[in-house]
Amino acid sequence: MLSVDGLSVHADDLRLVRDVSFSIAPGERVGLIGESGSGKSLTALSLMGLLPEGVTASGSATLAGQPLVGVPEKQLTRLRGRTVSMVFQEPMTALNPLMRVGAQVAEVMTLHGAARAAARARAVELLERVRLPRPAQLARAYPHQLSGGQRQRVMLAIALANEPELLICDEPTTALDVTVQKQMLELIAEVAPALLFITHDLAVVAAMCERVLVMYGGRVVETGPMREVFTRPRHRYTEGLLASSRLTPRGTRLPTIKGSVPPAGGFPGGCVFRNRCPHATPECETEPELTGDGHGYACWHPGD
Ligand SMILES: Nc1ncnc2c1ncn2[C@@H]1O[C@H](COP(=O)(O)OP(=O)(O)OP(=O)(O)O)[C@@H](O)[C@H]1O
Repeated sequence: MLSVDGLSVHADDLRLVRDVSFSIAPGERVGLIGESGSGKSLTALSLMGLLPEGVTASGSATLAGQPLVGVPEKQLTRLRGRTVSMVFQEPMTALNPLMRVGAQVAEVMTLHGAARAAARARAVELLERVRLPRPAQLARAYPHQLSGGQRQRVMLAIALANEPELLICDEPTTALDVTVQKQMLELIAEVAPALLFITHDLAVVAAMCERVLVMYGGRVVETGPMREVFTRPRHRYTEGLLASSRLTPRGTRLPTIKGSVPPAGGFPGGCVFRNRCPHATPECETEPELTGDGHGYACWHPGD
């Protein structure tokens, strides 16, 4: 339903993103990984029509049959926040500090034609949907009165307000501490209608996504199902990424969690990776689990 074909992004005669093609089906969660400067954000911003001044996109991208690239600003304003929405890394800069958060959630609905009273009521429902406590009271708070994690949930409520077809998240949890990060990721995985998830963190993408695109120097150098790319990387750059992360390819000894042995019957609370460990085999004895610092990845195979 999102179909990107030959997308390039230029600044003057510099090609910053080169000939990127991929698609995302309804309900699918796709990760976009790669080192800093590889073109992940520009790819996402071009789908939102939010490229910086002087930077332009060419090629084609359609979402639910509607073109996203090369369309006039007026048409994009109608699509943005409605057909496609984005959650950015730093919610404090995206929220208006002088406006109550409930009103900010309601505003994105009135901008797309909803009546004021209905939008206000729905804003409270949305704050509840992103699991904010006492949503009716919280709707009356200003951004600075909330924690970083709560502000990011408000951003997610805003992104979901007009029931978009696709949610794009660009490092949405980098600024949050580890426990809050995990809850936020679980929430995003649950509520996203279809997801393009940008991150540096391979453990996060392993936890969240079914498929992954690897960018390097403005190009997509590798793409495939999560498990395939992480266990049998074809591109040397992906191999390097895996080697420098704490994700270990199958067959090597997995890290043990200090002071923690897998209890009989698996981990309390279930598998944080929703049983999609890229290393998992039918012989796997336990479900994968985040390592103590929240960034690693560990499961136990026979003989470990
Ligand atoms: N406004 C701009 N004008 C010129 N070049 C730009 C502009 N914005 C980004 N670039 C360049 O385009 C390249 C891709 O940037 P982009 O922000 O997409 O990378 P990224 O993979 O998202 O990196 P990060 O993970 O650090 O956010 C970089 O080399 C960057 O310096």
